[in-house]
Amino acid sequence: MLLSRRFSSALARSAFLARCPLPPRPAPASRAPPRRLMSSSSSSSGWHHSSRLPPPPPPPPPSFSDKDQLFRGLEAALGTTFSSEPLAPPPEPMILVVSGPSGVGKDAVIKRLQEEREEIHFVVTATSRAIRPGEVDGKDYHFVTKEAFLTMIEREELLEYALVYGEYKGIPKQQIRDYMAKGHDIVLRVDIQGAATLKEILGESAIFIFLVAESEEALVKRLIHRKTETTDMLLVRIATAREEVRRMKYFDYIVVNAEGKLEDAVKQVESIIDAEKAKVQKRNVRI
Ligand SMILES: Nc1ncnc2c1ncn2[C@@H]1O[C@H](COP(=O)(O)OP(=O)(O)OP(=O)(O)O)[C@@H](O)[C@H]1O
Ligand SMILES: Nc1nc2c(ncn2[C@@H]2O[C@H](COP(=O)(O)O)[C@@H](O)[C@H]2O)c(=O)[nH]1
Repeated sequence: MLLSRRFSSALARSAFLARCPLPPRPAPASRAPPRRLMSSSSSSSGWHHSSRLPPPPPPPPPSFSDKDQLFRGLEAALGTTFSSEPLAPPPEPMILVVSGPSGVGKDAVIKRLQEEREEIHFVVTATSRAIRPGEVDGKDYHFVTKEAFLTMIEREELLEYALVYGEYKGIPKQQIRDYMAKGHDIVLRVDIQGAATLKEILGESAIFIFLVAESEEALVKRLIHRKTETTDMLLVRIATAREEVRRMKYFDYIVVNAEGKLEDAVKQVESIIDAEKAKVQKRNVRI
């Protein structure tokens, strides 16, 4: 039974080949003369060739029509057409948590990242803090009253929230769901305590990046240069930063945002995203 099936499929194949012959094989290269081996007495290590023969020339590349014919011939021989559907599954949307001390450049890195990668959605968090000159409501934060923020907490609308330097900050859940449903990758920007809370909630399903300056000195200069803090507030942020850098080890990645090297930091974050997208064991996000 098995034999007769093999025979009939071989018959079918030969019938096909008669109708649609495969392109002729290139003529074999002229046979190389047998290689002579050195005697062991003439060589300390043994098996060496006495003369180095040049490798046979590669077969000439088939012409376009040959390739096309070969392709169709292979399809017919296999009895199926070759699909042009992508072989790799489409990448799942991911959540990236960018954290680090105040003034390290989280906002600056994320802004450049968004310019480079349109598919990334930066989640605009809600805050009870007063708007600063130059900030835009709905772009930098959703600026809300303390009462409105407390209502959001009560209604469980926030994935994470915290009191940061005396003001409420929190991540609206719905924004993440809406954008992930549209296939966007998500970037969350939080302080270190926020990253710790998110690690508890999201676990291994998100990627945690700790952004750090090249030195404490550089970080302090950057904060001073931004001119957004009073001296008292600067002292609080610097003292907090000293504690925060100790938490670096709990993150998945550390990215150094060195003075004048913003582009390098952005590129590194992009490489992390690309590597994570190429992982076989994907992070499965459920919020
Ligand atoms: N690589 C860099 N080199 C020089 N200046 C930088 C670099 N990255 C960011 N900055 C500047 O440092 C200052 C702080 O950056 P940014 O506001 O993005 O920090 P942040 O981490 O978001 O701070 P916060 O947590 O307080 O919101 C800004 O003036 C920004 O333009
Ligand atoms: N835990 C959270 N931290 C947040 C959130 N949104 C922003 N932040 C962080 O707050 C500090 C201070 O910000 P600033 O704008 O007042 O200077 C900074 O580190 C932000 O990353 C949040 O939703 N949760």
